[in-house]
Amino acid sequence: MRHYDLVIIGSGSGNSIVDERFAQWDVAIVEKGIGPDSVYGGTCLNVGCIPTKMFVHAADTARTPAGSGRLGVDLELRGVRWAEIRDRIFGRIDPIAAGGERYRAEGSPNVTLIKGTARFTGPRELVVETAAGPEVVTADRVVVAAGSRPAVPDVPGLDTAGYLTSDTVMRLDELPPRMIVMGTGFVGVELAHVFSALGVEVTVIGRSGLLLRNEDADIARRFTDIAGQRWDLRMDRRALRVEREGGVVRVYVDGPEGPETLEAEELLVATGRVPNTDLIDAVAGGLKLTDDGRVYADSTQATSVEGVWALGDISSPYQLKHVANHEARVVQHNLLNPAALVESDHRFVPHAVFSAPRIASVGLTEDQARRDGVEYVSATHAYADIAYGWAMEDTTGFVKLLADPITGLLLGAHIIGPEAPTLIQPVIQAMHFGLDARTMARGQYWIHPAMPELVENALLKLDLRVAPA
Ligand SMILES: Cc1cc2nc3c(=O)[nH]c(=O)nc-3n(C[C@H](O)[C@H](O)[C@H](O)COP(=O)(O)OP(=O)(O)OC[C@H]3O[C@@H](n4cnc5c(N)ncnc54)[C@H](O)[C@@H]3O)c2cc1C
Ligand SMILES: NC(=O)c1ccc[n+]([C@@H]2O[C@H](COP(=O)([O-])OP(=O)(O)OC[C@H]3O[C@@H](n4cnc5c(N)ncnc54)[C@H](O)[C@@H]3O)[C@@H](O)[C@H]2O)c1
Repeated sequence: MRHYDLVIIGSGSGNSIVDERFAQWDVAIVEKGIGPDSVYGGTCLNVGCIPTKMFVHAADTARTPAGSGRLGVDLELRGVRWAEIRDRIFGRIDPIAAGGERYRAEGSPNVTLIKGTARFTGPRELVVETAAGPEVVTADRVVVAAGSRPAVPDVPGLDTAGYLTSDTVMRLDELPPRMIVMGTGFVGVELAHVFSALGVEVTVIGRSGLLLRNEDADIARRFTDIAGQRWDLRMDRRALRVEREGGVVRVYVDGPEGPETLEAEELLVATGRVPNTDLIDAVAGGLKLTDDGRVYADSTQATSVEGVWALGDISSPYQLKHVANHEARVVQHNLLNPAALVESDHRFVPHAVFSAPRIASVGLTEDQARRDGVEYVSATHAYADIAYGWAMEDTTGFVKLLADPITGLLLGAHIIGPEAPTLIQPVIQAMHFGLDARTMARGQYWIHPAMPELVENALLKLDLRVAPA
């Protein structure tokens, strides 16, 4: 048995906690390895944000010719070299993961890297299953940063038929002619974009009538309309059974058009992610769980057990890297400053969906504002009504802003269209720093004729009742 000052479970966002300020601490980082090759560094780097966005950029480039003709420029897509795209992406990512592992194994004198799966056997007591057998570790403090994994729905035949998840789909040997995507959330629509742009025939199965149905309803409707022109959408469908025959997988579904059989060479399951609470046996560690199975953490990221902190996907209601990073900084501060704890700021958590078109969102949707009885005014403005939108010939993008009619403070922003994840940033800034819509619109220059004029115009349209002093 070995006792440490600090044990961190998970090398994703947890890896960034230990810096030179911890030089006097005896630290262990435990990592089981993620993805098909069991690598170091967590989801975002290896099987999440970073490779997906690198694939999205290649996909956007492949789609450029499809939209160029309307500008009078005729481009032609002569082909995509999948193996080259894949190897370029992982040729950049894999060495970063390996370098991160080497640094912790060899370059951090006060850090012991334990490769294996940790599970609690008591408060701040763990057993790690390593290749050399079980190792017992105890610690004064533990950081639970063990993340989440793809959820797999209980559809008969799925396991025997074989399926891909976001952990495996990006490393395919070759592009299949056809792919069925089960799930209509972030992962489903980002990867449907990637594979369809690269030439795969994509069929998407959704349980409701809308893709991305947690977005503001107008945004989800617009996105669904546009996606329906690219992908074979089978909405309001229930998957009954899956089977594979040779190289073909069949998904039997039921829906408004009765029973149907969908066929493809590959099936991607993208139906959410479950926190790894079970893998770490959180309950044996005395950790309180939330109703939906996450490790409970208060606003300082403290769990229900003294000395145990939690962050990221295993505890957060937001499965987003910028949130995990923020929470890791809060845990880092609170480990170092137990007498001056700080709290996580979850007031305005933004997100972006890197599909085609892009979506970005922060704050309340219109439905949420109505449901919660929040008084609001809203304004929308189309890309087609700003000069740069004319340049791009955009006909489908728009922004919707929600604001408090009295104070002018922004309550929500939702954008669908080119560069949405970038365009939303000034709104996030305004919400965080309490800048009202009128001051934001009138109190600064907006570069003409740049894309942020989209936000400026919507701000000016908000029908605010009282001008702030
Ligand atoms: C395909 C995809 C795309 C994404 N794109 C984006 C995006 O564009 N933007 C965004 O903000 N977010 C995105 N996300 C979400 C983002 O990746 C996660 O929110 C974030 O990586 C979570 O970080 P984490 O530190 O909580 O967990 P992780 O990074 O998953 O780290 C947890 C680590 O703990 C290890 N572990 C688990 N259990 C044990 C155990 N018992 N013992 C030892 N080690 C263990 C795991 O192997 C893993 O390495 C994406 C996710 C996916 C799947
Ligand atoms: N750009 C980004 O920030 C980004 C990108 C990818 C993933 N992520 C994060 O990863 C998380 C996981 O992504 P995701 O797309 O897997 O989850 P999600 O929660 O976004 O979407 C899950 C989808 O699966 C459907 N679903 C759930 N159970 C089902 C079942 N039994 N049968 C059929 N459909 C079912 C849901 O209705 C939903 O459409 C996201 O919540 C997000 O936080 C973020």
